[in-house]
Amino acid sequence: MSNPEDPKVTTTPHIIKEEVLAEGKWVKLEQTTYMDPAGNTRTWETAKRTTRRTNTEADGVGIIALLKRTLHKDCVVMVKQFRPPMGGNTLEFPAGLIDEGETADVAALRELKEETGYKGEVVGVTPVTCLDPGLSNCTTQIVLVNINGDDVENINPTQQLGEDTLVHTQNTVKK
Ligand SMILES: Nc1nc(=O)[nH]c2c1ncn2[C@H]1C[C@H](O)[C@@H](COP(=O)(O)OP(=O)(O)O)O1
Repeated sequence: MSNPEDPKVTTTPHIIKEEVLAEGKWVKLEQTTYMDPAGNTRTWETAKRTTRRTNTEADGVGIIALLKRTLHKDCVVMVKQFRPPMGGNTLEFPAGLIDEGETADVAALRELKEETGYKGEVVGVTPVTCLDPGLSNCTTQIVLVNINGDDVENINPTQQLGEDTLVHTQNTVKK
């Protein structure tokens, strides 16, 4: 019989094996077998993107872009788009997947230009963060960007989207 005063046995939790249950072009479902801190072998259902690039820990970037114009309040640039998993429109920070060979900075400026037409300047990048670690290993880096709205390139910004995407840009006044 165990004595309540005995020290609890703890194990360093670790992954034992990962088995693919289903795989599509963009996402796969795995069964993860792992050892929990009490030394029990357990399983977990894990979603992963299939698109993660080599030499990067982050799948994508989220962009907090501040539009700065003379005689205007600063605005945060948001995008509204139909998101199939939500079955409706969402208002989001501009975002996207990191392409092969890209840093988070480069991906952020490319995605901002594609989705909003604005040319920005990176002023900060966060460490890699996980979004929904109970479901997925999906990770992102938040990139802080300033947009000089007085720059001639940013007066009439034009999106550069693929034909399957429609994104509306919305500028929200920063209080
Ligand atoms: N989970 C996904 N299912 C898809 O059917 N297609 C997907 C998924 N995730 C990304 N994509 C496609 C859609 C775009 O054509 C490309 C690139 O997306 P990106 O613009 O980089 O990222 P989002 O802004 O999150 O769409 O990938």
